Amino acid sequence: MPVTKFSTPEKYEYLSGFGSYHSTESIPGSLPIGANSPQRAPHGLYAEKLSGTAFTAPRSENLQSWLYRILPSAAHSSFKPYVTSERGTCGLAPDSPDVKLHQIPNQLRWDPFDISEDADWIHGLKLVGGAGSPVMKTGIGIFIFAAGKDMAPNTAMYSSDGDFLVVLQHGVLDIQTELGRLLVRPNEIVVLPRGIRYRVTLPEGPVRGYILELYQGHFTLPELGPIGSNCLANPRDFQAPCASFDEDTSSEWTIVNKFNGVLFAAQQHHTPFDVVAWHGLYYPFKYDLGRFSVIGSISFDHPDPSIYTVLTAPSEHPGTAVADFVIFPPRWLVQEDTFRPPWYHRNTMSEFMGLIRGDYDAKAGGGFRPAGASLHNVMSAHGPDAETFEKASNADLKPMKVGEGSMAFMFESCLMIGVTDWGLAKCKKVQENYSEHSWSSLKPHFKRPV
Ligand SMILES: O=C(O)Cc1cc(O)ccc1O
Ligand SMILES: [Fe+2]
Repeated sequence: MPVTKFSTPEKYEYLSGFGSYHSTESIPGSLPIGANSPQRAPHGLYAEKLSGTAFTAPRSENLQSWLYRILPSAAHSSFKPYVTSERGTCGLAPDSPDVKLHQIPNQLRWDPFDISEDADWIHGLKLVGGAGSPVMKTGIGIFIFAAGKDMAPNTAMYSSDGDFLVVLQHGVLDIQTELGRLLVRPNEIVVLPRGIRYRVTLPEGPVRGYILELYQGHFTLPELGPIGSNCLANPRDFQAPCASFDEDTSSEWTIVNKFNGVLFAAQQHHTPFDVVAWHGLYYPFKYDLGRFSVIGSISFDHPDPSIYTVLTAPSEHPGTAVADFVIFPPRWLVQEDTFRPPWYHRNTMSEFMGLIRGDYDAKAGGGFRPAGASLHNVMSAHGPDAETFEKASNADLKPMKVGEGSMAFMFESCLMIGVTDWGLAKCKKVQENYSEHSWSSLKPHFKRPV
């Protein structure tokens, strides 16, 4: 059965292409012709520049956009700490003042995280782990989000810390961004770059999922090498919003800013969603994982999971990612004389995994469930559980479809991931017996030749 691919519902308009230079205006003539900042911008709009890289970054990396809006973003009160009774002071970055990270070598697995009916997007963000620092613009943060309510009216949020890669596991996200609206459904991901303001509402009730926040650089497509010019995630399937705006220069708005994992709020007397037109390379975008064209072995052996990379965040060292976003879509396995599940391994990279739906083929023994997670940190040994090993080493190797109706994913990072107090204890989801359950019943099959 082929994977379902989403089409665009009415009310939403997108521009196609990864890394494409987009221009979009919701009122014709709103973009200045042949200039970015004329003495008077069209229709009495203000021109505002939004930088995703240093102005002087090489052209191949440079990400900037020009926004034409009713009032500039600068028109707001000063930021004050945003402490609510539900939120408390729970830090949201590896080096936030009140966050302690525990780097531990144990294999970890979490039961499905709960949906919190009472929380909105802002209150439902929980830092599970990470490495590095938004202050130094290095590393990543890994979050679980769960919300049952729309964000409060007239409230918008942005992160100064990094780019959010949101992996939706349950529900639907309607995200109004400064640059336009995005509708995100399960099996879709969305990238909300640093600084872009947005408001999340939930048209179909509660939502839940995972977020990888990237403090350094930006996500890009992996190289294809000998694969050639197509397959994996094709650039045309990435969708950015067309400009759409509200006209509201009289109501009170709260702008919540995540700044080194601490929330601050400022007030302003106008909507932040007043961008009538924009052009540039720095924008939010979404991608339907059902459109990923999977590559695999058609002879023998189990290839590295890098062939399933959707997006990568490169480090300064070519081929070594600060984070890769890797998926395990439904696919045919046809290899001959091969142990088909993942091999047993110890990896210098850390592996945080989640499950959007279905089962994961390396864990036939159960316990890795949708909305749950696992972490195999730097050099922590792991691989198929005992049940998977027995099945796969005795299987009749006919062509076989794995992962039908399923989607697992991995955030793979060159960094050692520390786990927060929330992730280790407060969430109450850590499985006590993960390692024992998975690998203690593996039997020796060695027979010394006589
Ligand atoms: O550990 C895991 O389940 C993820 C994984 C999958 C795979 O096919 C090869 C290596 C790997 O780390
Ligand atoms: Fe692994």
